[in-house]
Amino acid sequence: MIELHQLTKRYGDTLAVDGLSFAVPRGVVTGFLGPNGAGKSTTMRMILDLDRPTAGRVTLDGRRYGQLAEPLSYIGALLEAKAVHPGRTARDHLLWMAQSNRIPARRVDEVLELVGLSAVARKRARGFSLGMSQRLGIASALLGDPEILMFDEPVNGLDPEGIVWIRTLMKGLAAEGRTVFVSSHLMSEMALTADHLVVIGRGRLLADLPMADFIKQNSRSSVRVRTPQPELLLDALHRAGLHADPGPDGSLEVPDGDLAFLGELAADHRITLHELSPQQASLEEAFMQMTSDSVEYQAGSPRPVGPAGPGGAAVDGSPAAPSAPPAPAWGSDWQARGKQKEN
Ligand SMILES: Nc1ncnc2c1ncn2[C@@H]1O[C@H](COP(=O)(O)OP(=O)(O)OP(=O)(O)O)[C@@H](O)[C@H]1O
Repeated sequence: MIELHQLTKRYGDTLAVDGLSFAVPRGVVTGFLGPNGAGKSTTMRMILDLDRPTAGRVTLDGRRYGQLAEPLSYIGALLEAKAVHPGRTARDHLLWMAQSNRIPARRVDEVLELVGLSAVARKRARGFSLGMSQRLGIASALLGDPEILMFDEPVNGLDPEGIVWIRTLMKGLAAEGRTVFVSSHLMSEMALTADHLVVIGRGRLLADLPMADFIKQNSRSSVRVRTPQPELLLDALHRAGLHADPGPDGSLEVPDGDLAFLGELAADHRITLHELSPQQASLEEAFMQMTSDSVEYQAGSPRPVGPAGPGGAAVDGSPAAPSAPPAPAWGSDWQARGKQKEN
């Protein structure tokens, strides 16, 4: 288990991590989420003792990192895939790490096999693609067969087969009772991988809860209705004390609508329906909703128009909803630009 106690890191005027306290339990995959600059990497570096906290502390199953005699056998981490000497072969890189932690050389070949790099074991790291470097980083993390594993954006650069592989690997490691802590900006990927979520924004804890609870608490459900008689439906909804927002392609979205009730309402008023479908916000939407006040970097591209459109009025004639917060800086544009570090 990893435990953070009021962990704080200040770089000059920047409070990168602000009194973070949470525990990463063993036996589950814990996803670590936050917008760009939220403090995820800084937190992970402090867990590994690579950065000294300004205040607070981290313990690994009750012990400090500095108290571990052979840390690789206790905690394995992938923080920066390209942090490998370019002139070193994959095997030599791992051998060097193994020797410094009294790990037998045969384990090097085992982990190379495990991550699918045996064929390129004697190739120099400078020729490695990002995906190959990620695999080498994962091999380094697994080298000491540690109880605690930490991965910073591990699927970055992996192809679809590689993504499924790392997902299966992380779930398998957790199923063995290990502590698995993983950061990612791929919300859809986290939904498939993580059992538990820790969300931070501007260095502060925003959420620490099971994935299912996070989605339930942070997503809004609605019912999408498509009808060639929208005026009749809006009138019926209004009389039932409900309202609708404009949805995509002329559909209507009824917030918190009950599917059966809406179907019966339409039938009672002899309104033809072309669609009546439940809508549940995705993890990405839930996440963006939660962190909207904590986004440090904003994308310059226009955001998609929300249900009522920017400043638009709801279709039932009710006053315009307050405009939605600006979209956080991820999505394809963010991914294409890659992680923008200032450190
Ligand atoms: N070495 C450093 N010197 C100065 N400021 C730093 C340093 N490292 C991080 N920061 C700042 O601390 C804040 C947190 O950065 P950090 O890289 O930990 O965030 P992150 O959540 O990992 O972001 P990303 O998703 O972009 O990697 C940012 O404002 C960043 O600019």
